[in-house]
Amino acid sequence: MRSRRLSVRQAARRRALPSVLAQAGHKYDYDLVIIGCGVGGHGAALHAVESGLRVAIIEGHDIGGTCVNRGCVPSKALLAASGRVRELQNTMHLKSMGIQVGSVSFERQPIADHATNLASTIQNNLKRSLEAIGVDILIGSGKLTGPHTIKYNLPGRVDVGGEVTARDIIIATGSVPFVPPGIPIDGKTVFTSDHALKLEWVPNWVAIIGSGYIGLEFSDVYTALGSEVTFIEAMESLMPGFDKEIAKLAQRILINPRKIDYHTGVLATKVTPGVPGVKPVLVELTDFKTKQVVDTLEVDAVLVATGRAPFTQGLNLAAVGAETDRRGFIPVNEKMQVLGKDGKVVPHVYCIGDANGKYMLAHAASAQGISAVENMCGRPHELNHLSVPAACFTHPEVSFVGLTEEAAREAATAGGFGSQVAVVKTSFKANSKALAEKEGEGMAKMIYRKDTGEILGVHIFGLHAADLIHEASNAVATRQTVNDIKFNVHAHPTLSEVLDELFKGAHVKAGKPAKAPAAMDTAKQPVAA
Ligand SMILES: Cc1cc2nc3c(=O)[nH]c(=O)nc-3n(C[C@H](O)[C@H](O)[C@H](O)COP(=O)(O)OP(=O)(O)OC[C@H]3O[C@@H](n4cnc5c(N)ncnc54)[C@H](O)[C@@H]3O)c2cc1C
Ligand SMILES: NC(=O)c1ccc[n+]([C@@H]2O[C@H](COP(=O)([O-])OP(=O)(O)OC[C@H]3O[C@@H](n4cnc5c(N)ncnc54)[C@H](O)[C@@H]3O)[C@@H](O)[C@H]2O)c1
Repeated sequence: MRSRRLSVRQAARRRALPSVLAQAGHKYDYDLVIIGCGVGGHGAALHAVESGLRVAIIEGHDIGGTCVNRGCVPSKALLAASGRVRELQNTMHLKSMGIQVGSVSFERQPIADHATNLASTIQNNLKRSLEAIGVDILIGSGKLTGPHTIKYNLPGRVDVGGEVTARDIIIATGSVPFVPPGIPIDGKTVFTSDHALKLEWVPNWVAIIGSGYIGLEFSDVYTALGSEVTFIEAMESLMPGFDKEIAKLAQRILINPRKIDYHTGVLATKVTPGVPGVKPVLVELTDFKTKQVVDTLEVDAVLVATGRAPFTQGLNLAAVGAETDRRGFIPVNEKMQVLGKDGKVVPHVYCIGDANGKYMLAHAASAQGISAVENMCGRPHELNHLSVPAACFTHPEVSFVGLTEEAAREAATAGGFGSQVAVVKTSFKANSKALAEKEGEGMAKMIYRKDTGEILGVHIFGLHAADLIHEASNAVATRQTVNDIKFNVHAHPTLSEVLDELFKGAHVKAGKPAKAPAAMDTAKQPVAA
């Protein structure tokens, strides 16, 4: 288990609690025990209490997990502060609106403190929100000992821990950074996001291995604070996980004008750590296809951002007849029920969030937790993962829901409706609000079916893209077609009109009028003042 930061006093006090509950006539100490108190476990716990369940949550490291302590929250604090620096240093942009500023400077440590303080505030809020609704927080590392029993303890502490029984169990143990072989992490010159978020220094030249979410967001932070960045990406182009057209545009705005260069189609096969300010870090690059060493870079630091690995060791899944897959993920079905070695559902055991590898995002973890609770309460539920939005919080932002154009065309061809796929696009350049902000660089695109109006994917690159995507993701989640949403009215002037234009620009063959919800037909209409 990783190092621990939790106070153990409260856990010691609670050791007697489960047996008291069992004595009160319940078959199990709890209706639900959740292993792991990240955002997934937290979301599941809130919904379980709401559904009338008696809940305990076991946490072995720090409440809030990755998102709150080493992920979404501190990274967005760094992006907010460094983004402000970038904005104030962009004198041309400010001048075009008649603004002049003097020299802009920043202090590294207060920016780092902003991230740490925010994480600790959110961690406290999260803990209090559980305590307030009567969720028992049990401190220790959880391990299955039977179909309904979980042992928890802190290594080396005999006074902390115990065994609890539960009707249902949710495993929500999350993930840790994945580091490819040949890359030793020293935490100073060669590090992962866990270290980078502490912003202990701002290297002059940093190589970032991987141009996914973490790589992109940190390139935004580092270049705003004055670093030069070199991307090392295994795939043929940068941002391989994104829609190709959006990635191309993002590269034009987020990469090319900044102090960033890149090597694509290469793996960082060997990294030799350095000494800050004394000895550079050496990075050996190997061609992805030929496997020949092609170059060696000398940089001040290396950030390894090559994905995340599930944290599922030590859970003793064998106690319930299950095992992880080859990569360490716990196999689940669409109801988040764990599948045993025989491929059959393990009764009463669920796995949510990064540990099942379905979609490694905070809100996906929490939505899966809610879905698991629905299922254990006898209300069958399956989360449509294609309706889960994703966003990368660069300046400007990238967001999407559903399939990329490439994946949609492939799926359509396989499904026999290839000729029905259509694409519509709008630009931020035509949007009054974006132009008022002098932020016209950006586009939205929608991939849809001409015959049915089904939305297959929506992608946005531009100002506040992460907030704008929800109109599309909610439409996908509620199975609304293009024709259902194209008559909706958007306030003017707002960025949301970029999507309004997008929906209105789509042409669906079997056009049908917008539906008015029955309850609204008779409701009193507001009268303009
Ligand atoms: C730098 C970075 C930035 C990110 N930014 C975003 C973002 O902006 N938006 C977004 O949606 N996602 C973001 N993510 C991804 C997001 O953090 C994860 O998808 C999310 O945290 C997964 O939640 P989880 O509950 O599954 O797991 P985790 O948050 O990892 O929580 C799991 C918890 O379980 C505990 N645990 C593990 N094993 C045991 C055990 N045996 N017993 C008891 N406890 C145990 C761990 O200590 C941990 O607290 C980011 C990730 C990183 C690294
Ligand atoms: N804004 C957000 O929602 C957000 C932010 C950060 C992280 N996250 C989550 O955290 C997870 C991890 O993020 P990430 O950026 O590390 O992973 P990622 O999967 O997004 O990107 C990893 C990139 O590294 C490349 N790569 C892998 N191995 C390589 C190697 N040996 N050499 C060169 N390139 C290599 C891959 O081709 C890929 O482009 C993601 O799954 C993401 O969902 C989300």
